[in-house]
Amino acid sequence: MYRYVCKTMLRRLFLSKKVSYQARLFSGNFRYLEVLNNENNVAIVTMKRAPVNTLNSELLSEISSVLTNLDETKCSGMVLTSFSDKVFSSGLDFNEMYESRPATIRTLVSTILEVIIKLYGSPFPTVAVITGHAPSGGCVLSLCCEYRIMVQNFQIGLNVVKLGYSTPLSIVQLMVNTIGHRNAELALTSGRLFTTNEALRVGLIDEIAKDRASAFDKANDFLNQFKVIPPIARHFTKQSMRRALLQDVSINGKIYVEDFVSLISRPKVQELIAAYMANMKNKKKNSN
Ligand SMILES: CC/C=C\C/C=C\CCC/C=C/CC(=O)SCCNC(=O)CCNC(=O)[C@H](O)C(C)(C)COP(=O)(O)OP(=O)(O)OC[C@H]1O[C@@H](n2cnc3c(N)ncnc32)[C@H](O)[C@@H]1OP(=O)(O)O
Repeated sequence: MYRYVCKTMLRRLFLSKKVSYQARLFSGNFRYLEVLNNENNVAIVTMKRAPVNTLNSELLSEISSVLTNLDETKCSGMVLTSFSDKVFSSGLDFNEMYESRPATIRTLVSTILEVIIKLYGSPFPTVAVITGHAPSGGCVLSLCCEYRIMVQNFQIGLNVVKLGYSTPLSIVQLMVNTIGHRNAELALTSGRLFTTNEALRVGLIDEIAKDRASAFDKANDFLNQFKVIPPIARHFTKQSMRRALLQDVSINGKIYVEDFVSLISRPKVQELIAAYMANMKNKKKNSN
């Protein structure tokens, strides 16, 4: 009898360890992401690719896997944020675009497209808590969320024309849907980065927060309003609002990817990327 009790206790201990280990596995399985569930079944997805959350293929494919997982596990909402109090994300990784084989650029671009489709079309409500600068690809990630809360004194926008390539059509559409045709045209053709205050004025973000903690309070307020809304009704309404863009990328995605790959591979664009990277390094050297 004594042996049986001991055995059962040991088995229970083992099982409980296994369960908590599995719970930790989901949050610890990623190299560049931390995923935590709060008490309301909201997933807090934190990008943690130091120093500036540059979006390489690996970080993007981790975000893509998490989105699939959150869909399957029926989470109640998601907050996308950054570990850094200075940068949300510095956009696509130049190191995978500069002097890279077309296959490398293709993987990068098709992975961000996969993320755009999953994030923009997600059934659960999504909020971007933007704790720092969000240029280019960083801005795109936040635009795919339903609500954007940004901390004071940073910059956000799509500056891709400055790198010598045009903004892909569906990304233009994301901007138009958010800030309207006129503002989007002015911003995209000049590669304008908006300060937090300007971004609020133009509707690129929804709220300003004084710091990370207050941004999270605001994100909770946004998500809490959906507790009384039947999820299926919410999801279908969101789908109706977003269908046109989602249909377009699902039909034409491959063409957009190939167009983008050949744009980036052009010698002139490669030159501009090299100059841009050198400029970043010089700025850093001069500020040290
Ligand atoms: C349907 C459509 C189909 C396909 C297309 C889909 C989507 C397209 C999406 C839209 C297009 C996106 C293109 C891009 O995103 S290109 C990237 C553009 N990014 C930028 O212009 C921002 C560049 N970075 C900065 O301005 C600053 O780094 C930043 C203000 C973010 C932070 O400044 P801070 O002073 O804090 O840090 P830095 O010293 O500048 O940076 C630290 C180190 O990180 C390196 N770095 C920064 N950004 C990048 C990057 N994007 N790629 C690679 N490396 C980067 C920087 O050089 C520093 O390196 P070290 O000197 O430390 O070695």
